[in-house]
Amino acid sequence: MMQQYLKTKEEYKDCILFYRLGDFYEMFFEDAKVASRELELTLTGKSCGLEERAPMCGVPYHAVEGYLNRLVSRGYKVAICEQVEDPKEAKGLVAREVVRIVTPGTNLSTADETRNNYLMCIVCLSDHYGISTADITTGDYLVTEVDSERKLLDEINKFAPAEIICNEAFSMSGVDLEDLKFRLNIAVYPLESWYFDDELCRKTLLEHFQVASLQGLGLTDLNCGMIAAGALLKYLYETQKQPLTHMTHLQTYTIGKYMIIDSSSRRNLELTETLREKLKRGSLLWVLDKTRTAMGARALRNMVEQPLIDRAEIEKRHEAIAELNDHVITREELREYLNPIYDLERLIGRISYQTANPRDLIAFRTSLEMLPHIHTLLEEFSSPLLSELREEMDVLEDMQALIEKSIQEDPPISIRDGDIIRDGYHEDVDRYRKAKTEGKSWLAKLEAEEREKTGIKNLKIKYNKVFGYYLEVTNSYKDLVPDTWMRKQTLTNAERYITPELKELEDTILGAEEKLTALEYALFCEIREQIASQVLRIQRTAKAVAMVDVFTSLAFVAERNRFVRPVMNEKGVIDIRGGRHPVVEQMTDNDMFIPNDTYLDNGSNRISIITGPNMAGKSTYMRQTALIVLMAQVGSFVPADSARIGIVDRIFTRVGASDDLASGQSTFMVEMTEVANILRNATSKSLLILDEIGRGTSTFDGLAIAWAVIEYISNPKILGAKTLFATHYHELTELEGSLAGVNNYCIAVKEKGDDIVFLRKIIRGGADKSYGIQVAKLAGVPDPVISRAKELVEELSAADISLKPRAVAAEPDMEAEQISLFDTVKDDDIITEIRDMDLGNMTPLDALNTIYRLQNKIRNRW
Ligand SMILES: Nc1ncnc2c1ncn2[C@@H]1O[C@H](COP(=O)(O)OP(=O)(O)OP(=O)(O)O)[C@@H](O)[C@H]1O
Repeated sequence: MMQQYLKTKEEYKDCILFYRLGDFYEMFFEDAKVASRELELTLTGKSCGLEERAPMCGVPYHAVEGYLNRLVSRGYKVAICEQVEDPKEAKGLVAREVVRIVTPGTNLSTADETRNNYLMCIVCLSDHYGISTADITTGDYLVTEVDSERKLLDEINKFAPAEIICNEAFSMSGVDLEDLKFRLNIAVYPLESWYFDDELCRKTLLEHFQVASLQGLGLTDLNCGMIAAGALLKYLYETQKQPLTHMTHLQTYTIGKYMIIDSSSRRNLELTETLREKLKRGSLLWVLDKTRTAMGARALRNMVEQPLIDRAEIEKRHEAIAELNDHVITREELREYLNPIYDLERLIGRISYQTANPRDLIAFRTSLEMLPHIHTLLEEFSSPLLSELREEMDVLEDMQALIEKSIQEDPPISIRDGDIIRDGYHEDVDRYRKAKTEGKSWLAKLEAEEREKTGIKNLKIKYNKVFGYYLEVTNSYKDLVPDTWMRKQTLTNAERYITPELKELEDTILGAEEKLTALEYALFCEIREQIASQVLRIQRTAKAVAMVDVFTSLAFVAERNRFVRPVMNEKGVIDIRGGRHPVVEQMTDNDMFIPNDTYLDNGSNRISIITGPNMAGKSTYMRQTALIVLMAQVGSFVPADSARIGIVDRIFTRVGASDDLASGQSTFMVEMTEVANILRNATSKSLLILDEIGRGTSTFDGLAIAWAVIEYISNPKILGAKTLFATHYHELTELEGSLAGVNNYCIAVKEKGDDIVFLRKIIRGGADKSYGIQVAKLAGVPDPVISRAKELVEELSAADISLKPRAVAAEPDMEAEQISLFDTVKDDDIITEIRDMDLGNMTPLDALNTIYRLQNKIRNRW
């Protein structure tokens, strides 16, 4: 046995081998040491012909799921080695085979069913990346190509896969693998190069989809993508050892279809989880997700992760929600019918995988029962999206009828112990079942008949292990025994006989149980296969049901939270009246959230500089604007009195200062890297949310950087993106009037003696004070510190250090401009150097660095 073990282990060196021994999966040697440590199992030993006993530990087979999940979630791969023949029938050692390799991205039983468990394959060829993503629990399978590392990282962040498989070139690229592993908890496995062989990938895809050319799969122009999709499929075949019949469709997509949100903006905006605790509660998804099914929850999460940029598509979604809210009663009826629907996508996955049990089929059937109702209710709607969903939906009556007539109402989980098939479905099942239960009365009947026929008054049918059933006749009646009876045994005072009839009855009774369970198992598998053959119809219906769930949920949330339908435009005007933060308003007691307006356009209202004391609500206001735009583009209604939303191509946020100790960067470095990323990648159609840029360094440097950044963004020839910029540097309010498109706003507060009252209302104009000391007092900082701070503020205010904005005309020309940034500085050499600076020709980061260097020079001299 140990030899068999070692041979198998040799083939699966990179896996922990779960080796089936009776009712346990055992691990040996190094695997045992790792597993005992990770799973807190007792390490024992087994003599194995070597000098030392082999370290060994094991887990019971019926509880294997939990142990598997723990190992896999920690990035291990586990190979499951099963006994593939009945130990009773085995001659010698029981044959064993690895039947599946479980990896983080191919785990079939993940804990959170409201999110997909993605496996991503990345192929890096020169400066191109092919990305293929699949969820084997649902059969989702996608492919795309991108041309930069940043876009690749955006895709990784969007899907947040559990596992990435990649070619060597990717693991050697500049992507920070440690960050993927530790921050995003993604297992990264580079694969051997043969996986990425063009021809192999092509063949794998063509064979799987049974098509003659890649054209049919939409892969003609995606060579890199084709390799990623092919390698991913090959990897799935290698690990799942399955025909993967539920992977029926490869969806190609282009990232240009969706709004780009980089990873830090995703985190900052708390789209699907909160920044600190990583909880769904407190995120945008938490507010929006009132779906009734796991499929709907997953679909909604995917939508929130990928807002659209096509106006027609966005408006189609809005129209569906509007129509659902015009028919509230029907909408609620739909939600009622959605409620009992199980996870059809994962059920059909299990059915195709042949791991579905009888109870899964019952769950499947009860779900299907809801479909005709949903289909009928959808007839009330005429909006294009809801009509399409109705058409996509197949009520699957044949599947429902098949399970209804074949599977018992309350079957066991096990498929090997019988009691699965309904009476009347199969003649033999009925016969065996009858034999099992009615065997005794049949024997009694036969006994009575024979007694009657022969006249042997004390005739008895008895049973023993050697002869089975027999007829026993005492010596006194021996003469009445018919010739046809066969004598089996002679006792002192009795004879034992058998008859063909009795033997047949015996066969029926004794074989019934065994035959019944075997037949029930075979029939169950047959029914399961019959359903699996309809995987396409079922998957399409499941997707439609998921979307009905998503839109009824969005409509319900819109109504309950008083959201309005946004009016979309492509002119770049964002005009929100009475906007609210969708999450903060839920957390604020007694409807005390104060609504605020936002107006941004591509002309004179491009940049809002927002000042106001700490705690006033600046961050909330800016995030609310970003979230309202994002929600509108997801297709949802928005928290406002009215909203006109100019579609944006990207949202960038730079919010607060967060340490990134994991990657070994300082707070300020992280901040500047993010600023650099924004300035390089934003376009005039982007929305930027910049909160306290420059806070992480000295006041003077920080102010200078913030100032230069605003100058850069405001220039329509360079960037001209719509921006909300919150700051405590009141000096920046001087930019209004001198830089085109820049306006000052502040969040109002009322002074009450030494204290302040937050009004949370945004108004035109700049704040003149920061009230930092009042807020510190509110927070309970001791009095002596507060009064000393007040003294110091007065001293510092006396030393006036001011910057002057660059004189920028309405249409500024960066190259021709004269720099007047620091004309309060009297040192001529520095002024000359500044004048000679050619900011227009520098990259943003170089410009910042140059400014930074000059700042130091000035500061040192002062
Ligand atoms: N419009 C509003 N209505 C009611 N409460 C609000 C509103 N805006 C913000 N708040 C509350 O005020 C708190 C502080 O808001 P926020 O963090 O946005 O302030 P801030 O001005 O960004 O502060 P800081 O400058 O210290 O970062 C929030 O936690 C929220 O509960």
